[in-house]
Amino acid sequence: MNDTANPTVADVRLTPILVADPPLLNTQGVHQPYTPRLIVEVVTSDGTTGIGETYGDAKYLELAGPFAQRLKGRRVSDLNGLSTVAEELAVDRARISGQVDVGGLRGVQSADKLRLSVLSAFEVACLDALGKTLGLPVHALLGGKVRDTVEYSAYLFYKRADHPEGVPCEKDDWGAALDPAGIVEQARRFTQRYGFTSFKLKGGVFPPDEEIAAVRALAEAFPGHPLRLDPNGAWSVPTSLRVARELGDVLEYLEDPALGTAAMAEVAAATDVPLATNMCVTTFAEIPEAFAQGAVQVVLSDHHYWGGLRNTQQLAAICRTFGVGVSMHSNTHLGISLAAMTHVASTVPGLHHACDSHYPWQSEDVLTERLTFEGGRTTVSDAPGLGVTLDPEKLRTLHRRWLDDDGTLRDRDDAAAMRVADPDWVTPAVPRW
Ligand SMILES: O=C([O-])C(=O)C[C@H](O)[C@@H](O)C(=O)[O-]
Ligand SMILES: [Mg+2]
Repeated sequence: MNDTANPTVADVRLTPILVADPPLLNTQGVHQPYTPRLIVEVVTSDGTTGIGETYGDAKYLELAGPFAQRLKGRRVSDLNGLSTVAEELAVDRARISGQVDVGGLRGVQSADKLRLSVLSAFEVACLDALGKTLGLPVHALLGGKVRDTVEYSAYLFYKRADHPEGVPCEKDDWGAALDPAGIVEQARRFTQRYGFTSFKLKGGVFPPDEEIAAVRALAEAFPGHPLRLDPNGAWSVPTSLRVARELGDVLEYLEDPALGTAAMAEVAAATDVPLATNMCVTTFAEIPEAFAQGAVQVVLSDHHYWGGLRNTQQLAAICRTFGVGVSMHSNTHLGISLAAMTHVASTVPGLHHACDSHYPWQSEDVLTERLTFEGGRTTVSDAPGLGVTLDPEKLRTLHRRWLDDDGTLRDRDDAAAMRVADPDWVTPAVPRW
């Protein structure tokens, strides 16, 4: 095949950035005013640039540099070869021994998960470049879309009005949400602005009775709409079962009520409420035990830590085989990742649940045009590649913020962010309730 149809990687640009994030609460603490992301640009021998995005904390940047070096000269189409590149990367043991990711929000940290999270940005960038070269959208490279739009849910958070006084930040216009009325108001804004019809509440912040009351209030305000509650493993098995009993009539699923496969299996055995996870099944190796024990009924894939869009399709096929549902998890992310999620989601048959996305919380982006939600849905682009365009000026501005940071914000740490306003805060032991 000639070089024009099958170009090689001529150059790779890695740009760490800091992106504004509102004071969203979770069981670990609160979001920092700025969160790190990494933008990857793969430039091909035919002069095309493909873009990808992933986590930007130091442990990812450490691997992204050597990954980029090894990519040069390889065929952009050699997506299977990316795993070989990743396997060659040495992971500092200190990054993984006894570690959990973001205080546990994304499950156990492993060398493989770190490598895959880095790989995913390169895979997306290569797919974007290849699609542009061939004049095909990414979904076509993945075998073709089975739907024209992808549904997302409103991702509701308990939230403070502002970051602590005196801390540099970008103001947001969402206001505070610290009780059931505040959560319902936030949900109304989500529907007005984006048309979402299903709602997920990030729990594990307040004692379970307060969160049960918030979900009840949502059920009253939005009768019949799918509702989910996700305390990130903060509850004991008995507490999880009590919440399941009290909210069973209105929940679409309960997400990671208790920590780990064994506890989830105990909960699942004693309730009819389906359990979803992005914490106890986060790698292929965790699937056999969790599925054998019936611990989860829905796996929330995240193409970043599952290792890209094609691995997400493989995960979906495994879930389908075992009669387990699949949908998508999200962290703070920008439009490149939303575009990537939308392309892969469009190719997955039987996507029964609306996907999560933090995107509405991000007032900043590195794209020339923001992606939009209409009726809670994003349209799958048929333009070549991902169908989005990087804005170099916006990228430079967010990179400048990263350069100017003294290192405090370059690693996401929700507990440290909480201590700014509450110096006595320590990451709560689990189960918290
Ligand atoms: O369990 C989840 O859905 C997440 O961990 C998503 C995010 O990490 C969320 O909890 C956050 O950013 O606070
Ligand atoms: Mg979750």
